[in-house]
Amino acid sequence: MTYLDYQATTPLAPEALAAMLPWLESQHANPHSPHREGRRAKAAVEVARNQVAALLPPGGRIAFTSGATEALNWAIKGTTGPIVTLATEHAAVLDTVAAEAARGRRVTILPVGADGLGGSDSRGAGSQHDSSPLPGREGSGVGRLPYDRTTAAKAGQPTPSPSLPGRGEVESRSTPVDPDTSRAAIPTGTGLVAAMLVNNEIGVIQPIAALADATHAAGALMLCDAVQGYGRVAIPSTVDLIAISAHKIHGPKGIGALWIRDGIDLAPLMHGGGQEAPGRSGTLSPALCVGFGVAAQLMADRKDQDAAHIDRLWSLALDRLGPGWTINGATDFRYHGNLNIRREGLDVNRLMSDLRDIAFSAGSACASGSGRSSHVLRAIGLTEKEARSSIRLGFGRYTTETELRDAIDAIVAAAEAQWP
Ligand SMILES: Cc1ncc(COP(=O)(O)O)c(C=O)c1O
Repeated sequence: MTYLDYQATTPLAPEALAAMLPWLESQHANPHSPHREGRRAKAAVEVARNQVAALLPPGGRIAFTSGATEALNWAIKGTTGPIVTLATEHAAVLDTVAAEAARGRRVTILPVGADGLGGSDSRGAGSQHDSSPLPGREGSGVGRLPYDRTTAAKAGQPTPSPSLPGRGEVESRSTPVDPDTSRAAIPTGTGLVAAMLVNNEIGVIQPIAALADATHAAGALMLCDAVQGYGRVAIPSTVDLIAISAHKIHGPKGIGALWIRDGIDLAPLMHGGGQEAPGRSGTLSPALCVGFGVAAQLMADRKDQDAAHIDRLWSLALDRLGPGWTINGATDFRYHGNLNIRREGLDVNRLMSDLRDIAFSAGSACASGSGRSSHVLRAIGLTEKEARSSIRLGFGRYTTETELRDAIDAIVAAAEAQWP
């Protein structure tokens, strides 16, 4: 089996597993108990907290949660005032803001460009916004997100790599947007702006630093869903709330965290013993915390090595695809471990059943199986047919060049057999 679904989840790092085992086998104290064994467990949790926090900006604290879904729910429901977010966010954001809208909170969903970035020229933006089905949604949603390459680079955002010369056909571009447009997109009085750092479906890197500036100019808080970017792409230090998840960085499933800038008070989501003070209740699992901590430490230790490997895999994949494939979303502002591509007339269901030994995705892990085409692909302006002829290949640290090459060759051969 070749695993090419790294955006859905990543393989557990052996080092994380080894660190977790004692906490599952023999060390069973509650980390919130005051006796010696409890304090020992608590100390392990605190080591993990520091390891996880080391990849986040200074000036805040992290609370462990059951995953990023809980962290995002907490950040959204724990704040007040109108919400602005993007059409390409994860369901954990879009469904949560929909629930808030149903309770009377004002919510605006902004469109993105054809490249998936805020502030881009787009063939899809307007129509997506108009057809956005969010119940109870208010607001005009005018304008697009602020995007300016110079600002992004100055603020420490990743430097864009030039479009790679692979044989995949590239169809994307982005244009800067002036500050007036940004202000129109995020009006004064907004309470919260939520945007993803690296998109889980198409891998594009949003201009979070510029967006945070516009957010603060409007007097709002900036929530960044950094699940796919944490440990890989710099998180601008100006954001106020950050949601992350262990299983996307080779840690265990079932744990994530919310980073909260000092001085921000969030209403609790979970009421109870208040173990993660202030605001989050529930007994922590030392095993999960320790696994998360070691996985975060590895992300830091192996950052350059992993990035170089992933760049090699990306180039190799593009090189072997051959003609007829189009990359969905921007190629320059993009995390290279995510290759979302389409081919005219491709029957993805047939492709998947022809290639059962390759694990890849037809959309997001959450959307696949629902029968609906991806809301992200639709938001960047793809037709229903184009969205349905798209696949997502996700690779990373444990993917070998040989297995990726063989998998791409098999995908190309199976696709060409459908539509030579
Ligand atoms: C961008 C993004 N946000 C949020 C989530 C939810 O994370 P979790 O599985 O930890 O709840 C995911 C997972 O698919 C994701 O990719």
